[in-house]
Amino acid sequence: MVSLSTNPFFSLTTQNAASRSSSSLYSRFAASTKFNSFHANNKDHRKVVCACVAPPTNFKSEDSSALRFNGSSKSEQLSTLREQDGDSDVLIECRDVYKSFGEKKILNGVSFKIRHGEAVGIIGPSGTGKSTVLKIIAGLLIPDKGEVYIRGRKRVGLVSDDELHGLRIGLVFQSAALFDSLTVRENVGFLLYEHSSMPEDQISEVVKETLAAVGLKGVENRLPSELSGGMKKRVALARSIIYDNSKDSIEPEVLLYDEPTAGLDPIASTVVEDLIRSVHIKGQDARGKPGNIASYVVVTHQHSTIKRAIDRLVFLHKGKIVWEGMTHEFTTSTNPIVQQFASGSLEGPIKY
Ligand SMILES: Nc1ncnc2c1ncn2[C@@H]1O[C@H](COP(=O)(O)OP(=O)(O)OP(=O)(O)O)[C@@H](O)[C@H]1O
Repeated sequence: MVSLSTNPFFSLTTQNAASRSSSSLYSRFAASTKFNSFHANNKDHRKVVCACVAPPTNFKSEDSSALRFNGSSKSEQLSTLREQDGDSDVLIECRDVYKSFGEKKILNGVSFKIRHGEAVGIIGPSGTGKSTVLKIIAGLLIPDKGEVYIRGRKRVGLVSDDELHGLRIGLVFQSAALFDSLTVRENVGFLLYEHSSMPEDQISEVVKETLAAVGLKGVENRLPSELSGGMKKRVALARSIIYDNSKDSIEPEVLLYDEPTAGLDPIASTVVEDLIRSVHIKGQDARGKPGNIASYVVVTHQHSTIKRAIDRLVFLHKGKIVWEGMTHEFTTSTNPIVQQFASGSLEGPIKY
């Protein structure tokens, strides 16, 4: 389970944000959160390609240090381009990744690839490290051992987008904490208010359309505290998929979703699952525009989400990938771990 809360994707130009008027959302938000200290540490105002916004609450020091890592020198972040035959479409690769928290070994040699155009699910028992994998991919956590390659370049920490081979990665966290002091409109439109030249009335319109796409109407002026848990989740999702047609530099290319449908009713789950599909480059987004997300990764326990929103699955168990297959193979697999998980049986190799 992730410790951070839902965030907007934030391909962040601190310079842009800082150069806005003092009444900007950024200023209002930063003034009241730990986010401020993060920016204070980023005096070079470099643009972050692979970034996730830490929420104003439960922002843990470990995550904070990972974000601060972004301020380190470029040479520390990227190493030599690794050539690999037949892997030209690989956007993200985890290679033999290890991660422990104190004495607790969580990841124990995780290796897998995400290719361009893929819709990948990470599944596995609770506490097995799925969210940890997402955070490592996003650069919020640094592996103890092993490597993460982004478009063939080894990454340590976050990637700056002045690197040609960078990849904009958005992360939608499991729990839907929004910026409490901002309205739904401001939360969803955060990126556009801060980074685009779109006039306010147009942003409002886009926010409205995007909210309608996740099944929410008439909530623009509400504060997050006035919404149900499921509504907050959908607002957070809207925030992660909103974009400015005239400027694609703020859009993510890969989206990572951590349990996007947990706690939603079945119909709301379907809305979210279809939305996740629709922003994929193969389809059309909920506003009828061509999808712009090259690939996405979903951590989920929900069967409906696996069936509806995912093409390929990787199964994480005891810190390793123990099975990979297409979604339709999940229920017919002869792997006893997968069989037990798919059936929910108490008998089998997975013990609680
Ligand atoms: N920052 C952290 N500090 C200490 N322990 C952590 C931290 N983050 C995760 N863990 C621990 O690592 C283990 C894996 O957590 P993680 O959230 O990645 O699991 P998960 O597979 O996503 O679980 P779930 O399916 O329940 O959401 C858990 O035991 C968790 O308590």
